[in-house]
Amino acid sequence: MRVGCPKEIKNHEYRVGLTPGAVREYAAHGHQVMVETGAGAGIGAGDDAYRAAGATIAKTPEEVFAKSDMIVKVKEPQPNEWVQLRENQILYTYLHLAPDPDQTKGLLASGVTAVAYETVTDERGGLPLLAPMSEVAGRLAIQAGATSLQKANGGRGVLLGGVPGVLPGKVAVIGGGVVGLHAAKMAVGLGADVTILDRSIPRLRQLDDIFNGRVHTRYSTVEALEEECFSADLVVGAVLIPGAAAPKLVSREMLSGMKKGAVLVDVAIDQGGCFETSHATTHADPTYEVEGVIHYCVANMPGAVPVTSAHALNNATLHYGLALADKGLKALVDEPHLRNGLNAHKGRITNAAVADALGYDLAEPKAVLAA
Ligand SMILES: NC(=O)C1=CN([C@@H]2O[C@H](COP(=O)(O)OP(=O)(O)OC[C@H]3O[C@@H](n4cnc5c(N)ncnc54)[C@H](O)[C@@H]3O)[C@@H](O)[C@H]2O)C=CC1
Ligand SMILES: CC(=O)C(=O)O
Ligand SMILES: [Mg+2]
Repeated sequence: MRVGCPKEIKNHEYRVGLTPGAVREYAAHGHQVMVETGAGAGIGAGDDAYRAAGATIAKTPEEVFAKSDMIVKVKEPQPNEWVQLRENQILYTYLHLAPDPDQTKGLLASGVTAVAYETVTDERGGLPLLAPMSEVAGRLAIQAGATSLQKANGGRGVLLGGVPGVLPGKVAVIGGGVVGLHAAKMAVGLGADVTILDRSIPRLRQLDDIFNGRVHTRYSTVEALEEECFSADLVVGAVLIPGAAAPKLVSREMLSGMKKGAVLVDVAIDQGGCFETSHATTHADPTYEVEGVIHYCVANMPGAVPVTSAHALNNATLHYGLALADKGLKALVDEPHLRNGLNAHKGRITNAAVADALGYDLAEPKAVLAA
């Protein structure tokens, strides 16, 4: 198969869909790989490294989109990328369609077969192609929150770890999945006072075991959310209902009960955000203030640490990427967990949560693949 990897064009996105190491694997499977010039610059991989791995280098993104049967990316396609996609072409990348009606229309109009990393599943109920970036974003959430808490950055001027004789800062993590776990690890590492809220009691039990008393766990109700947000210096939003738009758990009204200069980091912003007052920001201008509360809502947080993130992402995407390249649509027929990643095919929405969020009729993946 002809596999193409364009350079990412989202604001301050330095990751790349294929590392040179991944290109070697595709080449070893007999595939022709085309990489846009400069695509790996953000991770220190020049065109020569890609050539040595077996890729050809394209001068323009147009060449990559036109000459590839499968496009491997990181972030959702931008408007000038939608129009270059076509029927009988596979797109393999993050999509986050539920909060993004415009992109959804663009993908449906193209007819492309769109496989979203974030809805591919595994046998343990996890999201294996989302998990590595959730690990990165969870860890970064505390770095971003700690920086935003500094007075010169608009925060209330609290050091999360405190110092001997002064209490540490309070961190509330809403959603104790992968992002939540990794945010809590970093916050604990800094010496903060950490509470994790979740709706899953089995998950709260696991977290209690993992942290052995070093974090508080709390069942997530409106009352619990209010109490934790009102006393927090830093709140991390880390909930997910796979494929769906994030539930709005912190209302605008609740902000008035929070400390002035407290910080909200809404990691769930790629699914629309779990704070009512969140809107997506970029690494170029990551924060804004509402009711005296600093909001950090960057939708591609791992793009800030591309050397770590691109390799972690490629580790996770390689297996199914090779399956798609080797078998084409048959990979989706054969592998139910990969098929759960199919969000759109030939102009139809094939993911139930996306169809529900955006008001489309659901086309059953098995049926559309058989057609
Ligand atoms: N902004 C960024 O750059 C990035 C964002 N993300 C996003 O972070 C979000 C979280 O991802 P993961 O941790 O991997 O998901 P996950 O599925 O591992 O964890 C989500 C957790 O939220 C909990 N939850 C669901 N509804 C809840 C509610 N009403 N109250 C409390 N808890 C609730 C679930 O029980 C689960 O434990 C996703 O939207 C993901 O796309 C992930 C990576 C990068
Ligand atoms: C998961 C996601 O949206 C990201 O890594 O940017
Ligand atoms: Mg994102």
